[in-house]
Amino acid sequence: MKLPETQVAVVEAASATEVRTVESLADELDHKPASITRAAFELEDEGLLDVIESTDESVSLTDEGRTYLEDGLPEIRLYEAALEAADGDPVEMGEVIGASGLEGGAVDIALSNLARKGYGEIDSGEISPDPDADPDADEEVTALEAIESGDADLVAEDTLDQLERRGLIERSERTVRSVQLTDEGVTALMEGIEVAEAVDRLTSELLTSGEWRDVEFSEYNVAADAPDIDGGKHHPLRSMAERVKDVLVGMGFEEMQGPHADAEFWINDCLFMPQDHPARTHWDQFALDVPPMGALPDGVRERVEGAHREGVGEDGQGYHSPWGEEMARQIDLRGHTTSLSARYLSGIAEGDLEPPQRYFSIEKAYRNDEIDATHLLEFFQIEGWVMAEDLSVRDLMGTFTEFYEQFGITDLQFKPTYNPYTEPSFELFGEHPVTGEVVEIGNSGIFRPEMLEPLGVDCDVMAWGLALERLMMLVTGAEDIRDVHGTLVDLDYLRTEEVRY
Ligand SMILES: N[C@@H](Cc1ccccc1)C(=O)O
Repeated sequence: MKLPETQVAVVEAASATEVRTVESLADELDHKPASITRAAFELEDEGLLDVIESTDESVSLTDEGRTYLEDGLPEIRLYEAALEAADGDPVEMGEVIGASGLEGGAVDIALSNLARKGYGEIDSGEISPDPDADPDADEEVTALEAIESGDADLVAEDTLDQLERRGLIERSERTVRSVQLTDEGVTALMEGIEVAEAVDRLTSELLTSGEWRDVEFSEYNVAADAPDIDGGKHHPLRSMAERVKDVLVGMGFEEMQGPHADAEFWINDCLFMPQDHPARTHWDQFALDVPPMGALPDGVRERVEGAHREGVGEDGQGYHSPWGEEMARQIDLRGHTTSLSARYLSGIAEGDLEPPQRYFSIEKAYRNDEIDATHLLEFFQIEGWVMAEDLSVRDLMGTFTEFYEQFGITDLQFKPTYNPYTEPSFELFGEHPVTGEVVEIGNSGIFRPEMLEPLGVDCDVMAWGLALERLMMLVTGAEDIRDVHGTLVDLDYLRTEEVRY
């Protein structure tokens, strides 16, 4: 039998009684693992050997894990500081924390693990370290040491799980391929195998000399491993937005568009937000250092001012507080996309609208929030409203139920809230599939006459602003908004996420 050179080498090095990994063969034969893998698959096609695949787990320390290995686990540092200060009595927590040198998030980590591991008890602001505890025998420290020196297989599975939950180690899996000769392979070997010159490239020389007729060409192996190519790809959050768009269009909604930086008039004043409302300070919204908006639209401007001063209707109540056009013309980054709803309802976007109408947008809103696991400075809001003659809270809830059902969210909760521009108003909540926590996912209500009348609308309008990232977190189980939006999103996730929303 004639086979290409690498295949001959592999058959000769393989064994019928011993399973050999591709890597060990590559080492021994001084070939690249990829070419041994290719030869192995070709030989498997010929029936001369079996390729056996298994997965192998590799474990490594994260940066945090390595820091703790060097400086000590926070709970042990806290325990030792407590023990030194304690003298048999409980010690004041703040004092021990100070003495331990722990800071920031490490303090919470230390406190919860100290109690979990039985290094002591924490009660009414005091720590009582257990004098008999033995941090030298700490399983997690021993495990971190073992992993660092390449002996992860000595570590118990539940300790690995625990370290992974704490973010101190990373586990990854890879495919290990091994080969074993089949009976046919053994027979072929006994009958004799010779090297056939296999050619993997057709050259002009082979063609002109006519030699191509006699040589053996190596075959294509479409199953061979190839380098990953990271092509351009939609961001998963963008795909989520597209999916939401499809759902809303399917529900009969049309899309609104409008400026990210807009006059406060459209962002706040049209929404019956008093000019001295706390959300209108620069603590909450981003003002831009640009010239103010030119003239505000006649009619709407006067009616909005009237609503603020005296309210609307016979016995209307305004705010009886000053209303100034200067503030209304100031340009801000919109803190919500309800500015678009105000523009569309006023008629300046699409002309006067007759009921029934349904509009939505999925656009960015900007807020001067404190960044944490559920807040960013910018996020995508799913804005929407329905205009019709007679609307009730049932219509609002029914719309949400129908919308969220499309994403598998069927346990919505509603909580009454207050917005200056809606009455009644409801916050929406959904349960996080991983943490089980109830997360706020939106805010909604039925627009008040104080908002609608100045805009020239004389029927009911129900409306909402939902957070796209929060929906994404409920759908994907992501626990931190920074894992789905912004510069901290894991690049591997962006490259490999198969969007399935
Ligand atoms: N503007 C509200 C959402 C909302 C829109 C429309 C009606 C009611 C509430 C927010 O940003 O939270």
